[in-house]
Amino acid sequence: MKILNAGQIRALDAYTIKNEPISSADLMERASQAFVNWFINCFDVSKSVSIFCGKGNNGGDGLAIARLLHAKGFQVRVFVIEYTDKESDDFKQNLERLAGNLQVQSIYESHAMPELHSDQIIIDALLGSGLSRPVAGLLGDVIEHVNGATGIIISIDIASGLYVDKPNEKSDTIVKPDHTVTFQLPKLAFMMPQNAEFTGDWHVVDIGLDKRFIEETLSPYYYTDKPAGEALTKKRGKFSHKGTFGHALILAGRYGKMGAAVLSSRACLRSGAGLLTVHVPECGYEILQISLPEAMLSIDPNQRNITELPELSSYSAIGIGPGIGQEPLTVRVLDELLEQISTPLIVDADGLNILSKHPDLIDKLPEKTILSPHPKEFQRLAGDSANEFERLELARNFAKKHNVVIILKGAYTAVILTNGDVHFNSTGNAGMATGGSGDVLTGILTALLAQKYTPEDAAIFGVYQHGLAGDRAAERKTKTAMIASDIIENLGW
Ligand SMILES: NC(=O)C1=CN([C@@H]2O[C@H](COP(=O)(O)OP(=O)(O)OC[C@H]3O[C@@H](n4cnc5c(N)ncnc54)[C@H](O)[C@@H]3O)[C@@H](O)[C@H]2O)[C@@H](O)CC1
Ligand SMILES: [K+]
Repeated sequence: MKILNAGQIRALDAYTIKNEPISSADLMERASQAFVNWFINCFDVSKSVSIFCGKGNNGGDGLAIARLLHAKGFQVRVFVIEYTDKESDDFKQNLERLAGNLQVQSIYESHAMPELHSDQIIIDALLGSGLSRPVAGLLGDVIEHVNGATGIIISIDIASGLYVDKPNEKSDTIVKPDHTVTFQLPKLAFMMPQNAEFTGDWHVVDIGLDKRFIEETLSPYYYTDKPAGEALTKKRGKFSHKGTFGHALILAGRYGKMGAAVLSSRACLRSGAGLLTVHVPECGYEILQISLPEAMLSIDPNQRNITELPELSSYSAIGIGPGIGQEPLTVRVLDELLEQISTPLIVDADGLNILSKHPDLIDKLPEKTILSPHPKEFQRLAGDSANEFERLELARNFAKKHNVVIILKGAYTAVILTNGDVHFNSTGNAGMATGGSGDVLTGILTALLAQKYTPEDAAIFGVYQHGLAGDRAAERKTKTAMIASDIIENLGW
């Protein structure tokens, strides 16, 4: 799925109206109907509904939704906020259509707010994608009032006060919904962890905007939903043998951190690599042989740390980083690896910390190396940023400049390709914020590279499958109880 900016969404609306063709009032009706379909799927008519409307098209949606829900038998109260005399045409039209059906209450002043009970559902139709400045005055007071309510809050299209495609100030007044029901496409703002409380659970409803226009509109932002994720799966042919799926090499672990080697290696085997060799310090010999009999070992002469690079010629992809530490001899191994490597590479964890401390090594990274930092590792690697929008830009520039694929880990993990395109992931959950979860991803990615997925596809697909396995693990164990091994046990496609 593509993600468009506010201007592109406006153009998409206009294009659909002109070329379908459909009147803007009918498009609003279709959008409102799509919202109502979602709504009646979730709530029954025993619920009463309070709808707060602004005077633009988002408010128009609110009025149309009020009429449609009333017709379905819901008890509906409608409030129009009188913060301006300017009304959009479709707002006016829907206000007229409401007359006779439902009484509209106007709110003129901050001290005259309606009481909101906890069993009432509040629908936020104050401002949508047309937001152009911070909310203030009466509208701001209404938002504060709504946020103070204990009932369920649902925002139409986007929480009022939240920008579609740029950062808000910390002091901005924004609705904090439990749900956002958004039209046609997810919005960039939803991908930013800083906006979590301003999106709630968000749901995309199809309102029939022009698909070809969406396809042809250039945007660097994509959302890896189920169809996009599944489309990347490579089928295993009937006549394939273990050589077909490559020979992966993972360099991981040191004394006290051998678990990282076990986790990444097991995940690699569970992700379809034909063969796996793990290079570990001597102290890892028994641990690996016993816990992972399917893996072959390359034993470093050093007892505690990785200090020597194994011979590389037989491997089809290499993963380095989990638990390796940053000892000078280990740094030298990474340096030598970068000198010699001619296969796809993924660098994670301590591998990334080494790169941060030795920036000269960044220039040696082979093109399309995958780097998979969590926010702190990325900050060490690329520097500070004022907010998550800025961090994303920093990552896009870094990926383009160094010709690498970056996996910025977090909620909606962003996979950033060498051309600066960003693919936000749809799977995963907060239960995955647990030690070893990143090591698992390294193993998955190494396996995919060994199976000749391109680095771009490996990153997008690997992150997607990692999250999916995490979702299955959470379902079986709960988010609280799940650990990284559960992610591995739930891999499979
Ligand atoms: N255009 C279309 O065809 C469709 C639009 N739809 C709805 O229309 C919304 C966008 O509508 P609009 O473009 O009318 O914009 P909004 O309804 O978001 O905003 C209305 C007006 O408020 C003003 N405004 C902006 N920021 C403000 C602030 N902080 N305080 C006070 N006033 C402010 C702007 O001048 C804007 O025109 C979407 O989010 C969606 O809900 C849907 O009905 C689907 C179809
Ligand atoms: K809204």
